[in-house]
Parts: sequence; C-alpha cells; structure tokens
Amino acid sequence: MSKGDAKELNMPPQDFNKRYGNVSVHWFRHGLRLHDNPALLEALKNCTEFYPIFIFDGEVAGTKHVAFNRMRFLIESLEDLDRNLRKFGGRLYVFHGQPVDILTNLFKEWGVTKLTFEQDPEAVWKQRDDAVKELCEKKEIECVERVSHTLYEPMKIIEKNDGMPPLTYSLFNLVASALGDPPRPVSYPVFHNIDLPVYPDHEKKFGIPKPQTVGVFPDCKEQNNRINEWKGGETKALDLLEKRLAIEKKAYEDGYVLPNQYSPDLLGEPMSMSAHLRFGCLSVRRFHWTIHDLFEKVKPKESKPDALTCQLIWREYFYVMSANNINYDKMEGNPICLNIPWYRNDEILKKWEMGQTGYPWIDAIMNQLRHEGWIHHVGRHAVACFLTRGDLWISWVDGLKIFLKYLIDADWSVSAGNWMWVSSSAFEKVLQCPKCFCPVGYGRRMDRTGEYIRRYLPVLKDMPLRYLFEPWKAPLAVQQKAYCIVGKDYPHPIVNHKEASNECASAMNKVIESFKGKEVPHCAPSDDLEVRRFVCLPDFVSTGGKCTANQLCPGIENL
Ligand SMILES: Cc1cc2nc3c(=O)[nH]c(=O)nc-3n(C[C@H](O)[C@H](O)[C@H](O)COP(=O)(O)OP(=O)(O)OC[C@H]3O[C@@H](n4cnc5c(N)ncnc54)[C@H](O)[C@@H]3O)c2cc1C
Repeated sequence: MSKGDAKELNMPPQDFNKRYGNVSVHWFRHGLRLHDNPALLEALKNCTEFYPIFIFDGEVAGTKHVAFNRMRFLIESLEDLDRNLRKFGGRLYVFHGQPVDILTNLFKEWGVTKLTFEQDPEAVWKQRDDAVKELCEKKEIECVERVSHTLYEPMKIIEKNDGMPPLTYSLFNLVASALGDPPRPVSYPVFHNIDLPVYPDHEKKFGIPKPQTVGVFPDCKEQNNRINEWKGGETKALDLLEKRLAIEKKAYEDGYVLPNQYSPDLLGEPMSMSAHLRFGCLSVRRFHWTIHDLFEKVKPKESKPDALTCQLIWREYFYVMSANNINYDKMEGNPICLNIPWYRNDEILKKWEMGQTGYPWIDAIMNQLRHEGWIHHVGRHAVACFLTRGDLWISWVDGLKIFLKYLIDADWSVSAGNWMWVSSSAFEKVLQCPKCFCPVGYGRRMDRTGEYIRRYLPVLKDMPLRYLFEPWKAPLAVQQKAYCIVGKDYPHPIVNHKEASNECASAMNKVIESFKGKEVPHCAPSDDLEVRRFVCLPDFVSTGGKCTANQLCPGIENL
C-alpha cells in the first residue's frame, strides 16, 4: 500500500495511516542527537512515516528555572538536530504545551502507530512519562522507551541491590559490575524508504523559537558578549569529543589520566563535555567507550586505571541515588540528607550569587557562572564550600537553586548530589571534613598569575598580584593606583574567613554530637580513597590516584 492508495480508498490520510502505515513519532526531550539513540532506531523499525518532535512544556530538559545561557544552548542543540534531520529530508517539529494534550492531537492528526523516547531516569519526570504511557495504552499506540542517557538503567541497579539504592559508591560499583559492562553505542539511524513529511508552512507552525520567544532574556550584557562560547548541538559535541580525545591521548602517553582535573585550565577554551552530556548531544556510552578503547590502544599492555572514567561513574551513581527520590534536591523529606540547621539569609545569598562577597576568588567564579554558564570543578567546590560549611553556613539547597538556574550543564541529580557532598549533608562519613577551602589561599594556588580574577572581576584588573586575592589588605595608595577602593569600588569581605570558618566548624561539631549514638540516616563513602576520587582535585590526580593520610580533604590542608 502506498500513500496514493489513500485517495483511491477515499480515506483521510490519518485513517489510512492507522490501518496500513507504520507512523512513528520520536519525542526528543534529552538525547538531542541522532548517534547512539536506541529509541530513535526503534521508531524507524518497520516505519513508513516518521515525525521527530520536541515539546516546550515549561519544564522539559531543565527549562523550569533557566537563565539565558542554558536556554540558548538548548535552542542551539535543537537547531543542530533540525539541520541534521534536513539531510534526510525531514525537519524537527517543535510544539508548545502539555505533552499529553499535544500527543493526543498528533496521534489523531498523523495516525500515529508508535511513540518512542529515551528514558528520562530522574524521579521528577516520572509523572509526565507515566501520563504519556497511559495515553498510549488507551489509544492502543505502541510506546517504546529505551535507556541511553545513562550507562546503566538506574532502576535495574536498584533492583539488583534488593530494591534499595546502593548507599556507597563502592557498593554501586559492585552491583553495576554484576550487570556487566555498559552497552556499546548502537548504529547510526538509516532513513531509507521512510517518508519524513514536511509542511509547506513548517517554519511558521513548528519552527524552533528564540530564547526570548520562550520568555528567557539575558540577565546582563556579558551573557551576550561571552569570552568563552559554549555552543550546543550534536555536531559541536562530536567535534569537541575529537579535541578532547587528542588531549586524553597525550595524557596517557605522558603517564596520567583525567587531564581536565590534572591541570585545571581555568582560562583556556571550553573542553568540558558536561553540557553536551546533560542534554544528550553526546551519548554517554560513546564517551565512555571511546575513552576506554583509546586507552587500550595507547597502553595495550597496561590494565586500565579505575580513575579512567570515574567521573562518569559518579554521574551514574547520582542518577541511581535520585531515581526514586523525588525530594533529592531538598533537605526535608530526603532520606539520604542530614538535617543541618543552616542560616537563612537572602541578602547574603544574593551577594554570593552576584559575586559581591569581597573575596575575589569567589566573586570571579560566581561572575563566570552568571556570564558564561560554566565553571571548572575546582571553582564549583570553592564557591559551594564557601556558601555552606566553609564560611556562610547557608543551605546547600539555596546554592543548588542558583547553580540549576545558571549552569549550562545544570543537572538535577548530579548537581544535588555534589552539593550534598560538598556541604557534608550526604555521601560523606560522619562529616569528617571539618576544614574548608580558604577563599584566599585556594584561589592563589589555582590562579597563580591572577589572570582568572582579572578576567572575571575587571574592577581588580590593576590590583598588584600581592593583594589581588585580599585587596582589603592593600594600602590606600595601592588601591588608588589600581583604581579600586575597597568599600567603594569593591566590597569589604562579607565575613572574616578565619572567624567564620571556626564558627562553621563548631556548628558542624554540634551536628556531629547530635548524631552520636544514633543511626545516621545518610550514606557514607566506602573509604578515604573514595573521598579523594570524588573530590578529584589536582593534588589527587597528580599522585596518580594514590591516597596518603593528609590527602583526605585535598586542597584543604595548609590553606
Ligand atoms: C557543587 C557542584 C555542583 C555540580 N553541578 C554539576 C551539574 O549540575 N552538572 C554536571 O554535569 N556536573 C556538575 N558538577 C560536577 C563537575 O564539576 C562537572 O561535571 C565537571 O566540572 C565537568 O567538567 P568535565 O566535563 O571536564 O569533567 P570530566 O572530569 O571530564 O568528567 C567527565 C564527565 O563526568 C561527569 N562528572 C564529572 N565530575 C562529576 C562529579 N563530581 N559528579 C558527577 N558527575 C561528574 C560530567 O558529566 C563530566 O562531563 C558539580 C560539581 C560540584 C562540586
């Protein structure tokens, strides 16, 4: 039967499709790519007519609380997807509204027989996807969901662990290894003999909006005038992967792994894959396996170090921990999070967000976050520790909300997991990191020339290096010469670090006391090495992953 037969049979195309055709809709949410997309391959199986869609519902892919940079990244990713689909004669269809309403109409209008999508494993998406699955059942439409946002299916790990999330990273690894290696990527889709219909007024009806059209505007001029450009889309992701592999190869040849952490480049061009992984422009399985294959090729006689892709495994671990915990991003009602009596102070929180704490290292990082949407792991640690148990004693939940707004890689599971850890609220054994990162000393070590601070905090660009990290100590004549008077052009420090960190340490000791003799309702790391692996800062990587006693809290001692 061909489409022309519909006319002869005098049937509306949707009825004809329903009876004789196989009409598939692939619903993109994350997984914004054509490569390694098993759900997309399912859509194309025995398919005669194919429609790729994306629905803006006010929440999809982290769009509920989103600043300009991430929305722009998402839209660039959709534009790239559309360009790639055009190569096969199709277009991406973009809709605005609630998925169940939109799909109900599409099922009827296009005579859909199959709906496919990649599994969104986080608890926050369950209600949306259950409603869609129910709709498909009611309308007798085949609904196919496939796992490819994660290396493993989180619920399978939980099942294998007797229905409980594995409470330590080691246990997670043990359970995961019982499931075998993660699957290899699937083949690239073939659109041969499949009709990809395009309406004459496609652009007008189903075109990709601009961030402004969906109500997201730049917060500040720097967002339109970034120094580091993060571009969304599968094409960019695969280009970046090639560059990244060249760096990884050089590192293996030189005898180390995790090059991004080994020598943190705070100023170089963007090399992180995290935003592409977050939106699924890059398949995590492709990333994992190319790294493993590359190592084997470069070092055929060496066994692979555990650290090779340990950061990706942390990502998996946090996804598993959040899979059935809807309160994972909160303190209350979150079974793995300690209740800590944090202060509530919106004025101080705002100063932290806006880069006005008076600590240049912290403020430069927060400015980079707001202006560009990405900061290095060492920067994330520094500002998260400063906000919570290090200096300001403000809840990690408040910090998380700000990260989730600005980061282009903002990831509900990964970010909340990291915030809980850094603030000593979960994953850490009885809060054994009482020391904190010093906002002066740590900055000096990470930004030895001061170029990072001068770039992201231009008010201090003429401050001599000696005072750059603590400008309040500069004599007035030096401040005048640098055109930056502390208290007028740049704020005084929001707290005295020495006093504040001592207060935080004693508050944390009280929390520890209050838990003595009780069962601590949060998970702990398996051992010290695990702490080092998680924190994964340069000191650790440079020791080749070996753990020594004073490395328990890397970068913390002697600061
Ligand atoms: C407070 C805080 C909040 C964070 N929020 C996020 C977030 O919202 N989204 C996000 O992707 N990462 C987050 N991270 C983790 C980490 O900082 C970034 O993933 C990392 O900086 C990305 O750089 P990379 O791609 O060079 O990492 P690589 O070292 O190359 O790691 C490869 C990939 O592994 C994953 N990964 C790396 N580090 C971690 C980690 N600690 N936990 C879980 N997964 C990891 C990322 O997907 C990353 O792209 C956060 C860290 C902290 C301390």
